Amino acid sequence: MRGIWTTDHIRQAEERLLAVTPEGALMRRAAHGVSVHAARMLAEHTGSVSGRRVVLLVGAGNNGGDALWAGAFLRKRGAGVAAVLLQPGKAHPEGLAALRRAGGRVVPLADGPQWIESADLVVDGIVGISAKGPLRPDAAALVERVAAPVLAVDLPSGVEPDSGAVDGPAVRATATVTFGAYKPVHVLNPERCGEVVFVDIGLGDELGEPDLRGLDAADVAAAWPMPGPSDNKYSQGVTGVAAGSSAYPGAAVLAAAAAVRATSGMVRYAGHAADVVRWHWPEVVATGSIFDAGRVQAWVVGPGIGTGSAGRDVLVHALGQGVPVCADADAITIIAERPEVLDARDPDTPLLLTPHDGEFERLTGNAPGPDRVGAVCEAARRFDAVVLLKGHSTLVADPAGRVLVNKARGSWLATAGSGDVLSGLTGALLASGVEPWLAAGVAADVHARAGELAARGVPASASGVLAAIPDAIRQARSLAP
Ligand SMILES: NC(=O)C1=CN([C@@H]2O[C@H](COP(=O)(O)OP(=O)(O)OC[C@H]3O[C@@H](n4cnc5c(N)ncnc54)[C@H](OP(=O)(O)O)[C@@H]3O)[C@@H](O)[C@H]2O)[C@@H](O)CC1
Ligand SMILES: [K+]
Repeated sequence: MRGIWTTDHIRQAEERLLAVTPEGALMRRAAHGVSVHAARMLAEHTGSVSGRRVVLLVGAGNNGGDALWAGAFLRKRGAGVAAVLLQPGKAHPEGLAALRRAGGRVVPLADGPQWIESADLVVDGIVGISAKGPLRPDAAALVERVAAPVLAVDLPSGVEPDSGAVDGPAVRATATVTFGAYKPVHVLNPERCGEVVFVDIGLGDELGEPDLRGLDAADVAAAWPMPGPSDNKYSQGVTGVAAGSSAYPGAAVLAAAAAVRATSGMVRYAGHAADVVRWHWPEVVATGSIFDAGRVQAWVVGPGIGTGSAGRDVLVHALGQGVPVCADADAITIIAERPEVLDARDPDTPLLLTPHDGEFERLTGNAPGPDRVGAVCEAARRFDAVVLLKGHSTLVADPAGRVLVNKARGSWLATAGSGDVLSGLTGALLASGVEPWLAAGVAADVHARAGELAARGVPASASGVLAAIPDAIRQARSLAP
């Protein structure tokens, strides 16, 4: 798993490392990494480094210092480098001296726009992990003029480092070089960061437990259930799906089919869409009511069941079976309206809630807001459940405060029925015995991969996402070392 640390923890780790590192060494290491990637970008975009024009946007702190040192290194490779200082009195003195020694120039703020307009590459050293709020007007006016590729130092300025939130003008980077660790902004706002390039500055041993985690293909491949030589249809876990209705059978078909595609364990369907499900997916054992469905190892409850008393009875029954329950869609609305339904749950029975923003607001009384990580952790504690908050980057929190962030792979999953597919995938993983936090994370990962594979650059439907599940699982397995 990939660790992600908040800026407080990064700062503490940096302080410990600084105490045992020669003065300035850390910044030069970081800046060297920036210059290497800047040279690579110049070569890619223009065919050369020497003779190309690099403009540095330099703020008041060490982030600007990194940019100035990187500019000095780029000068040595023959690039022309001009620095625009946003707060000349506060620019990093050693960095400034290094740039000047290397033959770089400092241009007045008023001339910034014309330099930016003729740049081959812009380096954003406006602000790093001490950032608060959006770009200030001077910086915003300069950033507005940028047409060249932008390399952000540590993070795109103007984007909130710990939440990825954007509340005004902010840099949109082509690539971002991060030092020593991934920070929340890199996974919560990947569109603003562009390609994220990791530069090791030796922080590793100082970092401690990560605040958030991201899954690699290897984690997904290791967690995904695969049949072994002694397995049969029951031993791999039976997934129960209570979804859809006779008027709206689509949710039932999509959720049950996703479970079928996810594992070779058995899938039972219970509900008024039994005939339609059976017709589309003959391998599903379908029955008209959850009350006469056989044993399952996990229930998926909610998509399309309605929010009336019939839906409520279905949810209460599933919660009382002593097996993990993934509650989605209408089940979340039922819980929001009548929290007492959760009394049917044995406290040891894992519960997984998978709201989108609207359902989250219904459930908790508040929209997730800009601090999505804080919001999802609070909900997980309050409901003593694993909560998967859908969004561009999907978050999964458990009551103990562990948080997984699932990297967005475009917006292909913003389509009707896509959530039903995710709940079916999640249910199948729960049924096979994967712990709920990880089950939700790996299901979201494969769901996102399937969305990307189904779309291949053009909009995809939920049925397309469903069809791409086997290839998505293959992809994760093939990328695992
Ligand atoms: N520590 C280390 O060893 C290493 C650190 N490294 C680097 O240092 C960076 C952190 O540097 P840092 O702490 O000096 O602050 P930094 O982010 O440059 O901000 C400076 C000042 O900007 C201001 N400001 C705030 N918000 C703003 C906004 N929205 N728009 C505009 N300005 C804004 C605010 O000052 P104010 O104007 O409010 O007084 C703030 O104090 C880190 O990201 C990495 O790049 C690497 O070299 C590796 C070694
Ligand atoms: K920056």
